[in-house]
Amino acid sequence: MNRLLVLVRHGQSDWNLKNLFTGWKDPDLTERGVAEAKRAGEKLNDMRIRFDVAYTSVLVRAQHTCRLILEGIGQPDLETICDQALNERDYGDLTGLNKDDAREKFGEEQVHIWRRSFDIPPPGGESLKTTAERVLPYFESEILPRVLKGENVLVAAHGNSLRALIMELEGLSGEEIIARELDTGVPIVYRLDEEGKIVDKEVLQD
Ligand SMILES: O=C(O)[C@@H](CO)OP(=O)(O)O
Repeated sequence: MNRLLVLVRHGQSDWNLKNLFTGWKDPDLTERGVAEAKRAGEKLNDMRIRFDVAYTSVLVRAQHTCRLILEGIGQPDLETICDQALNERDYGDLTGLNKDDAREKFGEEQVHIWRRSFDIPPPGGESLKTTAERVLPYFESEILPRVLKGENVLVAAHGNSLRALIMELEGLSGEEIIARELDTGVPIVYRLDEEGKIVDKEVLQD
């Protein structure tokens, strides 16, 4: 039985390009982001991977990435479930600020704490810990049961909602996961056993 779980961070968005804190704001992909998503589809197609269902957030950049991947593997009409539980972490009051301007205003260290501490939230926003507290129950009740049934599942989401998932899947500590940077548009292919433990993992880097 296959039981593949493929995680992919959306391609470059317009706000990634402009270096802005994005969170729940809803910019679309840039041209480069579109190319990254298409490339992700090509790589999965080269591996002859086909999915039974796809999950994505309610944000355009993740949905667009998902659609381009599904088109690339010849499954444009696949069942696709969009849920807010998979959204990027809410960046609160930092949303829309330029990351370099924020470093100048609040200091390098403070901005790093907001971006990469496990449980210290940015003002008015979510920490990775609170993000995980909404991502993981959704994963466990909706996504994992389908993988365990033997289905191949695609999840196209965001840097921090995927960090929450990877932390759980790979059994990482808060400290370990915050050090993990996810490239845009690079699929991570997990093969899971009947209990949901990882059998192997392949990162489809160029
Ligand atoms: O701006 C954001 O929403 C995220 C992802 O691009 O940024 P960070 O790398 O700080 O988590």
